[in-house]
Amino acid sequence: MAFGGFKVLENIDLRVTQGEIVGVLGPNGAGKTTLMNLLTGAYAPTAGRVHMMGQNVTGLATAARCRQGLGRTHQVPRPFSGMTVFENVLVAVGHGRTTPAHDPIAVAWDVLHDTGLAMVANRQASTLGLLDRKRLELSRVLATDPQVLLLDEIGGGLTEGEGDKLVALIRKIHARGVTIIWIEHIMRMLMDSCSRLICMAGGQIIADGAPNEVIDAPAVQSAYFGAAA
Ligand SMILES: Nc1ncnc2c1ncn2[C@@H]1O[C@H](COP(=O)(O)OP(=O)(O)OP(=O)(O)O)[C@@H](O)[C@H]1O
Repeated sequence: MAFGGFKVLENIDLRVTQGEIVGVLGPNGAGKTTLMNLLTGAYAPTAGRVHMMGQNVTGLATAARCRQGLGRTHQVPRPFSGMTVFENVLVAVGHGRTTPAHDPIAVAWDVLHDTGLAMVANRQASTLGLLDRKRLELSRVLATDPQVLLLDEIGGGLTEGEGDKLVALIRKIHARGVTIIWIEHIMRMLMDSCSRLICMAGGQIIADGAPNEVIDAPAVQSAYFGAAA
């Protein structure tokens, strides 16, 4: 992937198996968000292909990938701030599902009970605290019934206790069989949740494997923690 003549990602060969929860870490500018944008279709790759559930989706726009079961949360939650929490989720139920919901209102309530937001369903989204804004971001994605979920630094800015609650929710979603690719700077969250870690640096994947092995790899220590390799 290049922007003008500037190569941002090179030789990325990443296969994620259905049901995995894969953490992606790496220093600022490593190319993590660019990778996510390629997976969602926000960017078209300069070269290479993206496959999802056996299908080549490289030419598909973001909305079409969403309807095929790909969900994504953003680093900065983007609710419709003038709408209530419930309305935000209801809008998502109506867009982006592979199969339209028979009863969108019931689906929206199910999602809100699931994510712990039912009690604040009638609050305007702009009045929510940070943890609830992140829960709402997750709720809006869950409303589209994703099979693959991409999380872009969803853990930032939370207290440790809030972070634990968010991790518990993400683990619950994963336990239902949703495949998750999770970019995160907060290592503890990834170590608590992921079966596999990938470390990126300089636009490449420099380590991929069991979390403890990846963290201990000399190349990761050097690129991410600044240790001498
Ligand atoms: N639209 C763009 N045009 C030009 N350069 C870009 C664009 N998007 C990203 N880049 C560059 O690509 C590189 C990788 O950026 P990216 O945002 O993917 O890194 P990251 O690993 O997600 O970093 P961070 O952890 O800070 O979010 C950076 O050098 C960035 O400046």
